[in-house]
Amino acid sequence: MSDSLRLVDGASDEEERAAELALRPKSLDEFIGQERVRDQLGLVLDAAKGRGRPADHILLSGGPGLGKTTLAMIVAAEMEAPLRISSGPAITHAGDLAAVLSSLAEGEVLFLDEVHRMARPAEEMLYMAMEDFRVDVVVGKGPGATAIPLDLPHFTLIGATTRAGLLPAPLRDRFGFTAHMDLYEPAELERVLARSARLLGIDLRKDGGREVALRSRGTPRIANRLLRRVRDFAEVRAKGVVTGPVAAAALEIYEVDALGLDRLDRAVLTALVKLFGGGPVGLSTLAVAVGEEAETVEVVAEPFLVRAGLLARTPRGRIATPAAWAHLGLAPPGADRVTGAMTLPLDED
Ligand SMILES: Nc1ncnc2c1ncn2[C@@H]1O[C@H](COP(=O)(O)OP(=O)(O)OP(=O)(O)O)[C@@H](O)[C@H]1O
Repeated sequence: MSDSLRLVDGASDEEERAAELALRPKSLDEFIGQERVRDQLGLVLDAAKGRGRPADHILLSGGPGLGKTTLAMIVAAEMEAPLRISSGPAITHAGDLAAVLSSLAEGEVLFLDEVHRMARPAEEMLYMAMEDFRVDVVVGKGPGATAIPLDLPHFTLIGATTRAGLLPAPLRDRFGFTAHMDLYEPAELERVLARSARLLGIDLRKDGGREVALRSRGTPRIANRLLRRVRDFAEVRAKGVVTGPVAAAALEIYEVDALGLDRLDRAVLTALVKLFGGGPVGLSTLAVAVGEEAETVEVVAEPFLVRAGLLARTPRGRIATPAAWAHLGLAPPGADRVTGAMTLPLDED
């Protein structure tokens, strides 16, 4: 994948994780935006603290880079509990999960990223663990296999998923609190950026922050990443001062356009418009046309394209909106149809 593609992808790599550590808000008060989630979560935590019990299990759904890991860390910090981080794909056997669960301390917070991608037997073990704080560890195979019950400490599971709908209902139902994290508004991202600039010692002016925020696809991780690239540019070409024009010039170099669309987004829109006449077209066909996995198109590109009003999901497939045609500098077919509708009766006359 090219650098420009990675630049606006919500996912992160090891190096970025290290850079992000310094920027992570440490408390709910420091966490910017997502007001509803913050209020609800604050209540859940206060109630648990009042009862002197671990908090209920929490499900966080939302795209990559919206702050799910950050919230899990905040929950652990607010509950003054240790935090264990693992992920669904890392748990390939029920035994992996049993090992994690049995080594938890009382009250510990277990964060399972991509909880929808856990192996099936582990998922079933998790049902019982969440509900009864107990698991049956099966020893041996075949008719001689025995289930040994194992009591677990009371823990708080925080599951993260890109879409709550991907979770089987029995698992979803066992979370006491589900929070959906939306894409951030530009004004919220401006606040995220102002905070990051302060922590990193970057001279980010108001119009510079606005420019970066508008191109960050509603995602704090992308905002922080673009800020670092803009800082490089500003240091080399603008005496370190990030104004609106400086940010715009820097992001132009990285092929992030004025709406924050990157090459993948534009590839999706261009294919939709030029190859499929604006749709409707199925997700997998569209993904093949741009040479990407269907999941990448669905999770990385689509949410923002939908939010930006450029793409719509319909029961018959994806369609490009008139705004998408306009963004690509093309006339939507609707324009022709209107002319056709107006000229047809005249022809008949
Ligand atoms: N509400 C917020 N306020 C300030 N900064 C935030 C906020 N949410 C996220 N961030 C920043 O964005 C970065 C990415 O957030 P985080 O790692 O929590 O996302 P995530 O949803 O867990 O992503 P993934 O699912 O890909 O791991 C963090 O380092 C943090 O600095």
